[in-house]
Amino acid sequence: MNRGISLKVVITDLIVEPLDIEREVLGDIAEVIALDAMTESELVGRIEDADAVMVYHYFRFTRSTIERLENCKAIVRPGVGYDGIDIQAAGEHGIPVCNVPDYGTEEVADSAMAMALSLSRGTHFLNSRLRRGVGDWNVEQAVPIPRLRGRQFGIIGCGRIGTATALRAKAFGFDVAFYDPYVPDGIDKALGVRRERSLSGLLSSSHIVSLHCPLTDETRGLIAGAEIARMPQGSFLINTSRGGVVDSQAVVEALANGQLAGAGIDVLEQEPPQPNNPVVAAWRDPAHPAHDRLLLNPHTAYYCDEGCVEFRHKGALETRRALLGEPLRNQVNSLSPLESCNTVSEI
Ligand SMILES: NC(=O)c1ccc[n+]([C@@H]2O[C@H](COP(=O)([O-])OP(=O)(O)OC[C@H]3O[C@@H](n4cnc5c(N)ncnc54)[C@H](O)[C@@H]3O)[C@@H](O)[C@H]2O)c1
Ligand SMILES: O=C(O)[C@H](O)CO
Repeated sequence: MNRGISLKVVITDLIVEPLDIEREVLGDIAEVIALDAMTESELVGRIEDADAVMVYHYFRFTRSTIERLENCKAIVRPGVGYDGIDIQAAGEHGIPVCNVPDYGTEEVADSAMAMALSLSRGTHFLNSRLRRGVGDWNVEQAVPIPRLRGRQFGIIGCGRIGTATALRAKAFGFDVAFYDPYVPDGIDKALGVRRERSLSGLLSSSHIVSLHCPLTDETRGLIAGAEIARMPQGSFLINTSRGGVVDSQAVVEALANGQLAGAGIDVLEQEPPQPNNPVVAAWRDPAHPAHDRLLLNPHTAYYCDEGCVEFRHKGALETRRALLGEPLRNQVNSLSPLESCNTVSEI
């Protein structure tokens, strides 16, 4: 039924024309506009009358942006992490914030394992050196490569992605342990993994640490110099969660002095990053002692062709519900970490 197009949905960033998926779901009730904006100033005069906004990837929805929204029935984040949206400000303005919590769980877990295995098997290090013409075919002199079976794979944040990663690590023969203060008792037994009650306990016993917690006030800077120093010499750090969870400078220093043997980084504090970001600078500079030990991806852990269609479709459906005043499925404004980890999209 064509209800008459009187509403306006603004997509702030990333997704550009033809907006086929969004228009298929929303086109009968709303005009859909994509701005491809990176900064707040690019939105001036363009979002004030929006009936809903969708925030795809990079754009940060600050209090001042939210305060411009006069009509908005929802801010929809067609993705998992909603740390870029000031949910408190949205709540104070009576605007629900919704995410799509479950489109790319397997892909992020695959990406974390891909980085962990490439680094800990020496593949990345050897390939990088060989490409630069450093060293020869004698692997024994290049880098220590201890057997992985039986070593501890430590997971921080045992929600959807942490769980999917734990199951993969188990299949590779790791002893798997996790630290997550919010998941209920019994998850460890159900997964056949060990629960570590303290962060320092997990860090000090893990050969590989993989981060899967959200970026919150509590997790910002969770892994800095002191935490990395607790990890065994020559261990590995994988971050597919959010850049702000880790101190980039501390990671680069630990790679340079050998405390970390490798780091797999999918996410940075600022994206796209500035060239002077310590990780980016070390990764670019072949003379930097951390260069060969750094695997850097441009925030693509989630990506697969099918997943991209899913999150756009689910995000558009949630936006449609908001516009029609129907119950929302994935409102996150008032979720605690425990509720958040138990949220399952029913879309
Ligand atoms: N790189 C990517 O492409 C990509 C894609 C999707 C999600 N992510 C990130 O991964 C995060 C996790 O996604 P998910 O679907 O597994 O979320 P989730 O909500 O299912 O799981 C997060 C887990 O972290 C735990 N947690 C919260 N605070 C913690 C703390 N202080 N210490 C340890 N654990 C803590 C929660 O209890 C929860 O179990 C997202 O918040 C997002 O930032 C990244
Ligand atoms: O949170 C997510 O869904 C991914 O990081 C992509 O933004």
